[in-house]
Formats: sequence, structure tokens, C-alpha cells
Amino acid sequence: MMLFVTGLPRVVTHSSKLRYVYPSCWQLRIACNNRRNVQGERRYSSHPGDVKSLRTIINPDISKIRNIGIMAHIDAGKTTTTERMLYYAGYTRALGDVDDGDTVTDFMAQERERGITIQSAAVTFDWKNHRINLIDTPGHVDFTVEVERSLRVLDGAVAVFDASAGVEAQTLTVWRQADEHRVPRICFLNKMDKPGASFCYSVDSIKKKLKVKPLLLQLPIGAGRTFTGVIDLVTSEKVIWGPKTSDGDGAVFNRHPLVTADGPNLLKEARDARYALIEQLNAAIRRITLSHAAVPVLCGSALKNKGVQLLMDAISMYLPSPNEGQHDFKQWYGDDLCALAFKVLHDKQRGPIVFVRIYSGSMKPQSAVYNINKNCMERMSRLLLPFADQQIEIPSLQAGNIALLVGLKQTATGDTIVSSKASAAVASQRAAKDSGKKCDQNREQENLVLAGVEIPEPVFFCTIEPPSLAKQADLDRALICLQREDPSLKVKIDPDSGQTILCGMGELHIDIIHDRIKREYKIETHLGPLQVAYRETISISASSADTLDRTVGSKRNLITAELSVRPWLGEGPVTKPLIEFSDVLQEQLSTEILDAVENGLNTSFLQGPLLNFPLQDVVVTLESLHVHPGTSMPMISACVSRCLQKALRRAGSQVLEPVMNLEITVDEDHLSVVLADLAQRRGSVQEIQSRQDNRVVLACVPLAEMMGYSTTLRTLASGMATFTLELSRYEAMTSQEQKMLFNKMTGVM
Ligand SMILES: Nc1nc2c(ncn2[C@@H]2O[C@H](COP(=O)(O)OP(=O)(O)OP(=O)(O)O)[C@@H](O)[C@H]2O)c(=O)[nH]1
Repeated sequence: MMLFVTGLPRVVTHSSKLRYVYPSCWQLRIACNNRRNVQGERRYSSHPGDVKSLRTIINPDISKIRNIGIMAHIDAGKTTTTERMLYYAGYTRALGDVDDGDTVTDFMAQERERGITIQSAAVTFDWKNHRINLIDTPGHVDFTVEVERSLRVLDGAVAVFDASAGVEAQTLTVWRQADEHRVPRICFLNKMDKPGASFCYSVDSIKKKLKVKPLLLQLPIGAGRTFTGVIDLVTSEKVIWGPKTSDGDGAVFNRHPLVTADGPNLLKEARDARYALIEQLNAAIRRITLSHAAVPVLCGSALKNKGVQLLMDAISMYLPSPNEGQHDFKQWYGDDLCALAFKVLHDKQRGPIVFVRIYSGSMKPQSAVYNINKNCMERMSRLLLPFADQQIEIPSLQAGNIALLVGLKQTATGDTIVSSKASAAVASQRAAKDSGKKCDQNREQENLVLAGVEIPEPVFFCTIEPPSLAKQADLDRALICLQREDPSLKVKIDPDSGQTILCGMGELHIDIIHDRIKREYKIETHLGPLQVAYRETISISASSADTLDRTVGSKRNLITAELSVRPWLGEGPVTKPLIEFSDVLQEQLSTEILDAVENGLNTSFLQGPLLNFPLQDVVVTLESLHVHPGTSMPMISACVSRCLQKALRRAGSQVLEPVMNLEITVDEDHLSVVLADLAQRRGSVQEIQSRQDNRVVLACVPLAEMMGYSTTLRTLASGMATFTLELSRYEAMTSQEQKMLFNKMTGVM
């Protein structure tokens, strides 16, 4: 029997060595974030930077880097798994626990209190000669944009499953997102210790629901309470954790070779042959994983400290390094810097902190960089490596890594950063040469900008008010910072009341923003009632004409406009007006006038004629436009805007409401009461599936009926049910429902 000991906290002896490597200016420094102190002491084995030599921290071989996302359905155990990895890699002295609120990656106060992950935290650690940059992503559907944003900069991902549930609703969503970004994956069937955990059921659901070929690298030994370890099918070894070591942390475990040879020569021969075989096998598994032909499946229990080390091994062995991805722009930039800002966090002391993935070249602090999207030079003051809410200051960082930049004032999530405008110009010439044709300047610019994240339209909104008028400016500033961090948060001003409106992805999203304004910006705001973001559209074609004749001072403004509208029948939804001009008009009218027309139509589109909700799926054709010389452009915009409203009123306007896909997991005993409640919410049940001892209800239900559903469901099912909600589509309301909504909104009972 061999005894393996991994990940014991490392002995700290290196601080003097660090000074030796960079004697004059660079010392490894930990930059602490204030929030860390809110929840008490963090138990690191040492300062994370102290355990490694600075050279290995800043210069890992690119083939040894793994930029890995960890993704799953809510509560599958991503944070717990990440915590275990940090522990076994030697970065923490004790095991953080989500339920105790002392994890490293969930560092926002709300995350610890609620036990959920909201912001993706990037964590860097080394494991068996590999640098692992791990991004923990949120599982709650309100924060899907966070997941999407992270996926763009990843080379591979670990999908964590609750082994008692298999593939769940959000797993499917993130899996599809990972498919779009062609991210190779490994599956980790977590919670094998849980009653009801089933390896077979989970593997089956991976096959059926994710439509992929599972490549079983392990088999569990036992399940539920009897789960003790795994059989490593690659090495044919049993890997057993326990019986409990003195501290029960799972750092010590045993491997039992299945075959023993008699005699040292035979033993050596057998061992060599086995190694050769395993090498080939590993290479094959890796190839299959990278080509998306199959997905390796491992299992374990993060909470009970079983299986995580083997998962870390699998990440190093089977997931790709940064230089294995195909990115055109890498050849255009050569050794010049090209990086993508994938996240911005606002720090009270240091201002915006920008997370970037470096694709080519390298970065240095105290240097200027060029932001292609904003067309501006920016100065970076400090360069940091992320360790959740702690960061290590470093003198340079190479391609393939994830870094934190301090000092950038303009850069927002999704921007592309290069070394200079000249370097962007050279790259754009290479890009043009590559595509074999001369591109115009805009096209070249588009080529150089790395693809942006599509932000879904918010479905909820509410007014937000500061405690006094004097605090409005502070609130505006706080909202600007929060929006820079979170592009899925939208802020608008109501044109009629002048009130500030918050638009978000869900109840939880808005609740968290409200809470953050209070905690981080110390402003006690008042939120108005949460309202559903309805939309309006038209059902028939119509046309209208309008004349605006207004003399301002000595100037006469005279416009006559004629336009028609018709429903858009193509693929939707289209939330901007689709504008058509006749060829004659296009030739007659100046660009300035055409722009004024577009502005007027765009403004009018934001407020439909029925209940002032934005419009979708409408084609507008400008039939004629006569403008008296000297007429101002805003008057032209005002005239076409009014004319459009007239046409819309004649075109059978309709209110559309967001309809959600709802998935409820509930035990048999509470199924009927949950279904009865759903019927009262205008819900339509599509399917009821069995998942182990539970039932999974798949339904569609209008968002308006789902306010406060989590509290209701908790009461109805005595805490035995969970649900996820995701926007499915916008659907026309019946005239009866529309009337009720109209009465509600206008205060008529
Ligand atoms: N029985 C069991 N429970 C686990 C295991 N791993 C995590 N949990 C528990 O599952 C719950 C959710 O764990 P997290 O690690 O926060 O899950 P998550 O996927 O990060 O959750 P979100 O960030 O909210 O999406 C917590 O109560 C954990 O203690 C496991 O292996 N076995």
C-alpha cells in the first residue's frame, strides 16, 4: 500500500529569496481589500505570494497555464470545490465553508450572507507544476451575464453537478454558452456523499440532456453515506479517502494498486509498460476532450474532501493551455500586447480595477496602453495577480495570463487593450492582408476589437430615490460605478417624472444592487415597487401624416411628414425601429436631416402609445418629408416622432409581456399544491419529469405572476422545493389581461 500526501500547507521560508530576485524595486506585496476584514480573519497558510518564488509567479510556461472556468447550476458546489482546490494547492490553512460564510472566492458581503456567488472571482494557484487561473462563476440565472463574460476568456471549464440531481436547468444554459464559445470541459459529479446521489443517473442525464459522450475516468466506491472514494480507471487504482485523519481534511488518502508483481525486475518492467500506456491514454483523453468528441467525467464530494485533488490533476492533464486556442488576432499582434477586459470592479480606495486576459505580448505597471473601443490612451499604475479579494503586485505578466490592472479610468467590460495606436494600426494592416481585401477603417477596427458579450434586455425595473435631493449626485456616481462593473444593470431617467429607474435581470439582481448602494456607497435609497418590463408592438399596418409649424424667435420651422408602419414578421425580437426610406428621399435629404429623422423615430420607439413601454418588431417607412429652409434639426425629430405615435395608435397596438421558463424541483408530497398554485398564476405546465425521488415541473409562466415566488414556494412546499426562472419570450396579452394591466397602471380599479 502506498501513501500519498498532497497539498499540505507549505512551509514559509521564501521572503528573503524574493528580495534577492528583485533586489532594488520589486518586493512581493499583498494588496489587501478592505472587505476582507468585514467578515473576520482569513486563514492563509501564509501570504499567498510568500509560498512561491516570484519568478514562478510571473513567468509560468504558457503550456502550463490553465485558464479554467468553474460553472454549474446554483448550489452544485462550485465555491466549495474551489475552496478545496485552494486548500490542497496550499493557499489556505483551513477549509472555508459556504455555510459558515468564510470562503475565499465569495468575498462580497452579500455573497457570504446569502451563500451564493454573484460576481466571478478570479483565483490563481499552482498545482503540480501548472498555473491554474480559476474563475468561479455564479449559478443564479439573474447573473448569467457574469458567466458569459467569463466564458469568453477561458480556455477550458469544469462543469460541477449535484450528483443527486444530474443535469439541472442552469447547467443546460451554461453548457450551451460554453458550446458557443467552444470551451472544452470536464464534468465533476459532486455531492456523491449526499443521500440520493447516483453516478449512473447523473451520467445518463449528461448523455441525454447535454447530448455529449461521457468519458468515464472514474467509478465511485459507494454512494451517499457509504461513499469513500473512487476507482481511477486510467491507473486502475482505488483511491480511498479516510478513515478520518485527525483534522478530517482529506489531505491524506490511500491508493491500492490492483496488481502486484513478484520480484523487482518484473515490477520495474510492469511499471514502465504501464507508464507508457498511461501516457498514450492520457494523450488520447486530452485529444478527445479538446476536439469536443467526448467529455471526461469524474466524481467526488467537495464538502467531504473527496476527489478534488484528482479533479485538479485532470484539469492540468486534459484541459487546454492558452496557446492551444485558435485566435486570429494573435497572429495579427505577434509579440505586441493584445488583451481583453472581461470584468471591472470598483474599489473605494484604488478606483476601478480591470480584470484582463492577455492574449499576446506582455504587460508592465506604470505603462500606457491603448483602448481600441474607447479610442484613447490610458495609464496603468499597478499590475496585480488576483487571489479572490487579495492581489499580489507584480512587475510584468505574459500572454496567457489573467491580470488585474489599476489606474485605467475609461476601460469598461468588453474593451480591447493594446500597447499603442500604432500597434493597432499595424495589426489592422495584417488583418486586412489576411482577409485579402482592403477594409474600410471601421471594418478594420471591428476586426481588432474582440467580440463583445451580448447583454440581455432587463425584465424588471423600479424607481430608486435618494434620501434627500442633496444625495442625488452621490447616487448618480454610485450607479455609474455599478454599471461599469455590471453591464446587465441599466439606469434610465423617466422622461415624465425625472425619476431614476433601475432596470435589472431579476428580483435578486435589483435587491443586491440596492444592498450594495447601502453598504458600499453608504446611501440609504428607497426603491419603488418592482415592475415588469412590458413591451408594445403593432398588429396591422397603418400610416399617418403630420405638420409642425412653429416660429421660434424670427425663425420659422415648418415640416410635413408622412410615414407608415407595419409589423416586422422576420426573426425577432427587434427592439429598435427598422427604418426604410424611399430611394428618392435618400437622395433628396441631407445626412443631417436623415440623422434627425432617425433620432426622432428612435426616441418615439422608447415609449409606446398604450402604456409608454418600449416598442419591438415595427418597420417604419418614411413616405415623404418636406422641410422649410432654416428649420432646426430638433424640430424635424419632434415632428417625425409625433407622426410615428399617430401611426402606431392606428396600427392596433398591443402590450407584450415577458413569459418565463420555470423549472421547479419538488418532492412528491408537495407536487399537487405547487401545481395548483401554478394554475392560479396563469402558468402552463409543459412536462413533469422524475428525478430520483423528486419531481421536476417544467412550465411557462408570465413574469408578472412570479413576484415574491421564492417566499411562496418555501411556504407551500415546507422548504422542500427549489426553482429557476429564465426569460423565454415576449408574448401578446389578451385584451382582458391588457385591460386589467391598464387599470392597474393608471390606478383605475
Ligand atoms: N453533501 C454535500 N454538500 C455539498 C457538497 N459541496 C457543496 N455542498 C453544499 O451545497 C451548498 C452549495 O455549495 P456552494 O459551494 O456554495 O455551491 P455553488 O455552486 O458555489 O453555489 P452558487 O455560487 O450559489 O451557485 C452548500 O450548502 C454546501 O455546503 C458536497 O460535496 N456534498
